Amino acid sequence: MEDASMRLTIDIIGRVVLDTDLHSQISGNELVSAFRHLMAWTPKIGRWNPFLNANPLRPVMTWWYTRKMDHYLRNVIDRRFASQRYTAPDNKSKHIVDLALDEYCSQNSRSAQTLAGPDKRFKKAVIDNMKTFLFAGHDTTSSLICYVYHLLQLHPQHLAKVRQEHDEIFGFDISKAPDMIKDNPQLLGRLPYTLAIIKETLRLYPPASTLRMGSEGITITSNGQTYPTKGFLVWVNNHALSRRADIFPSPDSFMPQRFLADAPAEIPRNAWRPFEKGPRNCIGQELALLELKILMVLSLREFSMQTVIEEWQKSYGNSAAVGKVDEVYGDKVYQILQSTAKPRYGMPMTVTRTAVPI
Ligand code: HEM
Repeated sequence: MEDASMRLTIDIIGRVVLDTDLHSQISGNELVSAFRHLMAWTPKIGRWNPFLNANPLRPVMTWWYTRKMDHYLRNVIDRRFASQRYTAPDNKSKHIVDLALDEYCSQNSRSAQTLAGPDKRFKKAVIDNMKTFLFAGHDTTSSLICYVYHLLQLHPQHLAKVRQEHDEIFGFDISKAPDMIKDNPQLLGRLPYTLAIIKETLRLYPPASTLRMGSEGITITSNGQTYPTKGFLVWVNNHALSRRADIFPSPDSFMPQRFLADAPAEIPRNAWRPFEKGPRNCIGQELALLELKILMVLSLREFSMQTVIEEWQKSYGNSAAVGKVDEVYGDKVYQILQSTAKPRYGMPMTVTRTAVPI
């Protein structure tokens, strides 16, 4: 499931950032391929033995794939600049590349027509930011998709409730939902149970966390001992925070109802922070929630997902290990660190069509 969901989220972020169809769900793409190679060559975080990451080819391969990505993105920027689409006042584009070019023109207080093209320094800054968006905008969301499907197949009572919510808002004819969303996107704001499921999934399986610079008056107290933070980077361990029983009662249980308006216990302000807080919090959080809501509305009533660890092991010829998979919090497909927190084994799932659009 992880591969499929990653291809989907890459295509979405390609459209949002570059206004380009990257087609990674149906075929290959130069940018996506270079990006995936680059990821594969990134040293694995958390290895106790640094020699395991020592590969003399790594710097060369990293340089090569970075160069390929930069080349692709530079061409996109040049093409956008030449097309001057972003300057049309009545057709203000919201694609991130266009917003950057817009800003460039306004800062240079000249129209795009009079500029020969963005200078090298500016292009490098845009390319670096495009890469941040492309990475941050697909990797985390794809992991969230996997865990939403995984948790719902483990908890059929919640799956039934969310399907019922979709029937109520979009009617029983599932083929109508895409047009209804296009015509009236506000309908997505009327899905409290769907949102509660997304939030509870993010609580149990937060794909990312963050670091903050410590400072003078900020201390951390643990087991009666107080520690200064000045001069340190502080890691906000989202994973541990989300499973604290004093904040989230029955912390290891999947209980979407805790995020509903009539929830029995109030969640302390700022305790739920998968997108982090403050001025540098996740800029794409609204997009991520929208993606998930749309995907759930369009898929949950038509398909059934099933997580299949043992079948997956057998099909990969690892039958000796069948049934011997270790667990974390009672889950075999727990999160592992691969740049962000990803589902173990890539979340092997079968997908069955359970309803045919009328
Ligand atoms: C489930 C989905 C997502 C999760 C859990 C997530 C989580 C996070 C977290 C924890 C941070 C660090 C924020 C901080 O340090 O305060 C972050 C940063 C960021 N995210 Fe997301 N994110 C998600 C989806 C997205 C999407 C769809 C986009 C694309 C538009 C995106 C773009 C970014 C960017 C550009 C940053 C860096 C912001 C900065 O440094 O100012 N994220 N995200």
